[in-house]
Amino acid sequence: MIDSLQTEVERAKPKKKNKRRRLSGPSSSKPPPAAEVGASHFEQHSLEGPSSGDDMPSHHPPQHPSSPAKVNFLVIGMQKAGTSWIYKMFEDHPSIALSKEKEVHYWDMHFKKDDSWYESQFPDDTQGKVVGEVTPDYLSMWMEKVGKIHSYNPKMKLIVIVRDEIDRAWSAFLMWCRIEGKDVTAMSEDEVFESLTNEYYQSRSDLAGGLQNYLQKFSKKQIFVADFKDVSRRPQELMNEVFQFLGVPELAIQEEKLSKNYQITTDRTAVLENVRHTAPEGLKEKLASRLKAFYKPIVKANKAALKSFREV
Ligand SMILES: Nc1ncnc2c1ncn2[C@@H]1O[C@H](COP(=O)(O)OS(=O)(=O)O)[C@@H](OP(=O)(O)O)[C@H]1O
Repeated sequence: MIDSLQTEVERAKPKKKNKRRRLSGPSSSKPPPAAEVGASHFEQHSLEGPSSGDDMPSHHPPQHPSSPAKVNFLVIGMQKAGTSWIYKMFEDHPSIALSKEKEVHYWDMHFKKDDSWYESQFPDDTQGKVVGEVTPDYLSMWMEKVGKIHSYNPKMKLIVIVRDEIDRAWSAFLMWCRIEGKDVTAMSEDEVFESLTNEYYQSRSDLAGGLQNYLQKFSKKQIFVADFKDVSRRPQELMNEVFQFLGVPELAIQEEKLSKNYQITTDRTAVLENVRHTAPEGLKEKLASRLKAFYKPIVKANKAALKSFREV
């Protein structure tokens, strides 16, 4: 994630004009440090594209004898919502073939490569297995790219883990601080606030916009929405539901593995391991009400989107 995040910063600048769904709340005019990351690879959700009304996908693992690595499920988000954890939960399942690396970033970054490159990112023998990958930035992509996923596989199954918008943003911000070796305790409250509210952090918390885009191309039955709280509250049950959604048998996962905290660690983060992991509670507390007020429209929109998603 960390290396790919940096690559993405350089590569994923929006190139096309597109109709955009504006996010609520002011965006920072002069980006703070984290905005250097965010603003450059921010993709907003557009409203383009007709609805396709796909049928519910089969509950049997799709067979693709001519293209054995055809990808048939994606974990699309949210960023910092336990996506590394779910990747680990999939890895021992005999009916699931996962990408060799957690985040392939084909649809948002490597889209100029071709499907055979994409499919080469998976193990050779995927016969009879469901094939998937986990790239949390897919939730925040341009509509055009969501459409490309649909063109590739209209029966794609999509999983999104939903996390509290502000906790998620904090988690991402602290990751950025670790990567850059920034000491959050040395930043002013305003600086932290500006960072946590820039377009990048807003976009990754914009579940409503992401769902809206995907629902233009995929049916509700193709999308599984999980609650981040269940990662720690009821992990085995959550995974059973996910396995059922994917049409593979349930798998009892070792307790130790289920409860382990997974976060992508790269050499770079190891070098930076002395950097504080968490912001001081005092600073968090002081910022909490400002952040709550700022994120209120996004939280409200997400809540409404989830309610609507869950309605039959
Ligand atoms: N087992 C378990 N239980 C509870 N929480 C867990 C677990 N595993 C990972 N995590 C938390 O998930 C956060 C990282 O999410 P991601 O893996 O999606 O991050 S990333 O987008 O790939 O960078 C990160 O959240 P923060 O600690 O708030 O940063 C992890 O602590």
